Amino acid sequence: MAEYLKRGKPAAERAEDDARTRETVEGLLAGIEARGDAAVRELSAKFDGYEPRAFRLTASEIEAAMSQVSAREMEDIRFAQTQIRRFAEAQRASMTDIEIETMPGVILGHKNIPVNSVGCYVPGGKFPMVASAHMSVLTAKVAGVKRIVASAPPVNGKPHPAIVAAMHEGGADEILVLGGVQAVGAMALGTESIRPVDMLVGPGNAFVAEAKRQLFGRVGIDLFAGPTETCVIADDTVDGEICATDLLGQAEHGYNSPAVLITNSRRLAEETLAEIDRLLQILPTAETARVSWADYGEVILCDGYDEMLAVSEEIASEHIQVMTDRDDWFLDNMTSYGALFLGPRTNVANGDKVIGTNHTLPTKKAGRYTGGLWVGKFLKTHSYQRIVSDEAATLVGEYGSRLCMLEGFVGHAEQCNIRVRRYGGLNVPYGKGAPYREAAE
Ligand SMILES: NC(=O)c1ccc[n+]([C@@H]2O[C@H](COP(=O)([O-])OP(=O)(O)OC[C@H]3O[C@@H](n4cnc5c(N)ncnc54)[C@H](O)[C@@H]3O)[C@@H](O)[C@H]2O)c1
Ligand SMILES: [Zn+2]
Repeated sequence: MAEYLKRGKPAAERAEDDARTRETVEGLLAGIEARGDAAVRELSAKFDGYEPRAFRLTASEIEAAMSQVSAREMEDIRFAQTQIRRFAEAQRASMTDIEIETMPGVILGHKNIPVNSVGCYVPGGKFPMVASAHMSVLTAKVAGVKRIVASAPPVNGKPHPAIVAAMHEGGADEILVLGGVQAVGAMALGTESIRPVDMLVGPGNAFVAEAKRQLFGRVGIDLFAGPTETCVIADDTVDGEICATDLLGQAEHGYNSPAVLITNSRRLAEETLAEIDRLLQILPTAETARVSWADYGEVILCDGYDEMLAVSEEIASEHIQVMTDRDDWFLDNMTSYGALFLGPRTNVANGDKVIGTNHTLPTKKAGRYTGGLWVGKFLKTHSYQRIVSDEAATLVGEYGSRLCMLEGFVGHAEQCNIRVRRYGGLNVPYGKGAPYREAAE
């Protein structure tokens, strides 16, 4: 049985937090739906102290923001975008349109069609998340989305230059300076000044993730990508300093970022706990990391690798870093997670910022049913069919007619029968829906 050397808040308290968030978001979205721009403006003033002339940046405002980005920063942004584009293009190439003849004269196919317009949310409440612009905007571009709207909150009362640069370089067609529920609400529902999109993507805090969830159905969403979670699976091959660094590295995202160590080593568990206390004294962002660690941090000591696997499958964390003597065994056997980071040389921060995989990943156990954002999320797979011979029209029509009648669908059966009459030369009386071989005899 796994032993908890440290536990986070009980599940009931986490559920209460979620219920409060749900209620807040419902109210805010209702306001945006009823009052459009006026509500958006009020929320922007209330939450971000920002009331510009317009939320959409003009070409010259984009240029002005970009001129504040240094050459070094620009080169770093381009380096990251190159890696992300490279991986996204390879993933795009793995998705092919198909067309096959399933039986003589019957042709079935599918086409991958990009969503026409998307709204990419780029978080910026606590940290200006420049990287989220690459992850959503650039990936949508690779997918072939025609209209890409990108939105990030103001940082210190104005558009954040590097975020604007990353959005623009990534291929955004419209850039909005709007945060939180007002951003995703306006993009999904549309206002007098903001044309609605077909789909929302991108990560965000609990309010943003919940707003996307509530808007799902009105528009598409990529996935439930809320406050960052991290999990480290480690054994005696590593030390407490590296585990503590990796846990706090992601706990700093906000006040509600779970960080969990799963290990079979009591020595490592105790060393990591001690290192976390030490690092929290010196990490400049300890203010939030400390709260996340106190409320959501866990250290779970397991009996062996099988139990470590079982516990991590249950948690289904957004990021899982594996540093053991059998990393490939975890890769082979794990099924529920956002993304895996294998071996001590890599880490979640690389994945967040630069390495090329997408950092928008499922949280709150959504890894049970979806992976993260990727080029495929922007593509809709649509089927089509065609019958090219009279024989096939007759044969499929006969089966079709009987199967329609099995369910009592006479009108459906007629769709088949009319073709059997025309293309098979069989006389099937209208509205009988009878198997026509007999009907024809
Ligand atoms: N799952 C993922 O893939 C992933 C990736 C990157 C980041 N993240 C997460 O994104 C989040 C970014 O959060 P953030 O807060 O820094 O920025 P954010 O941009 O997501 O949210 C900022 C907005 O939150 C709104 N807000 C703040 N307080 C509010 C309140 N009380 N009620 C209603 N709205 C309120 C404001 O409108 C503000 O504009 C972090 O939690 C981070 O962990 C997740
Ligand atoms: Zn992160």
